[in-house]
Amino acid sequence: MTRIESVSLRRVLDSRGNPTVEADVLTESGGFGRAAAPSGASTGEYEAIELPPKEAIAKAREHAVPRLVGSVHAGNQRDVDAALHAADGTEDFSEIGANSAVAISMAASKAGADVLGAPLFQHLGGTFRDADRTFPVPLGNVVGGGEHAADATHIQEFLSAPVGAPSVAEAVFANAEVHAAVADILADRGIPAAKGDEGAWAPAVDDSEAFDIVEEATERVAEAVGFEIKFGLDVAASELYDADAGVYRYGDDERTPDEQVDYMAELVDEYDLAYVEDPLDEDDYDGFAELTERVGDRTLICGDDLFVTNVERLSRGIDEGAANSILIKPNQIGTLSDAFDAVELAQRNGLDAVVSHRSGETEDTTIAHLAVATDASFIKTGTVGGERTAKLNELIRIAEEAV
Ligand SMILES: O=C(O)[C@@H](CO)OP(=O)(O)O
Ligand SMILES: [Mg+2]
Repeated sequence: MTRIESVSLRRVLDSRGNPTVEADVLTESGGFGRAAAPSGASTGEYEAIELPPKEAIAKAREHAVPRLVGSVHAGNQRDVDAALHAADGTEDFSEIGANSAVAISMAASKAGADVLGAPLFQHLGGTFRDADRTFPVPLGNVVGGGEHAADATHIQEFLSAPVGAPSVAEAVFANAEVHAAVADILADRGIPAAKGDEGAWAPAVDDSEAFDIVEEATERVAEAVGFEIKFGLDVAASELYDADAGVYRYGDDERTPDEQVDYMAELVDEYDLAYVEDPLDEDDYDGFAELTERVGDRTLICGDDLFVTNVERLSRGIDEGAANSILIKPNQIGTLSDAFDAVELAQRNGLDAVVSHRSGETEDTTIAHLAVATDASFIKTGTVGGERTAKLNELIRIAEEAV
């Protein structure tokens, strides 16, 4: 019933104004799914390969579409994703492009859900998934720089984490209030700020001042809403690391890898950080392990560029104790099945899963469903801006089972 009848691919715009791949999957029984690939700016070296959209579409039409149409059932995600792998034939989707692969994979999942008449989170997570009982806490990017904004902070993202929120809706609104409080504090201090790629404020301040501002903003909003709001970071340290010199560069300041571990551990204690993503370079499993050993009992040390949603890199990380959580980005690995495998391996080994957007996004809401389906602890998907609120508002609907 869910056999795929057609797959259409086109270029659409992402939030940075770049073209990206969108896929429509139609089943023989009339089920329909549409999804679009996001795109990173601070991409990990070991991510699956994103091809220029025109090329990705041409290659997918040539190799993947004929394998899917008339033979694979959209409701069977493993078969869809196996066909994509077979069509590509490489380890990193460099033949058809991870952007084509992930768009088709996600669109097929939606077509499968549509045939069942089930919400996507339930199709992906199983019928016993109860979106009301536990929900992923949204990490809201409120101040940032790095690769997402020029002349702003060195640390890429300062993330509001409303860990005490009683509902997903209240968590989403709290993050928006923190975003607004940051604007007020910046205005009070006479600091102008544009927004970065993900909608976070991107003021030209030192990282130390950004800590001060975000701490004040989260405390202010926590007091007003009456529940705990912590904050966290995506350091995106691979972008700061100068491998030739063997140092992390924060503008004119530099830190050796040992000093970087100390600095991160100090920040965790000074600001009671809930979450630290990519505190070290993507090749530094040892540094990750040392930091996790030191502070992993009181914060999440999350591997993004370190793991790139890849079970092989994650297995090594688990063996070496390199982190206690993994960032899950379907386009880093190319299919939903691969992303699920990474979540399962992580959770079986006691690591938390954190589902994430990319800095270049579309209105696609798949990751909101993925986060609920996998029982992820957190979802990182911005705070404001249409491509971010698309996911946040979908989370609110999911919690109400109004999808
Ligand atoms: O580093 C990250 O976690 C992401 C999303 O915030 O950024 P990008 O998509 O640019 O890799
Ligand atoms: Mg990251």
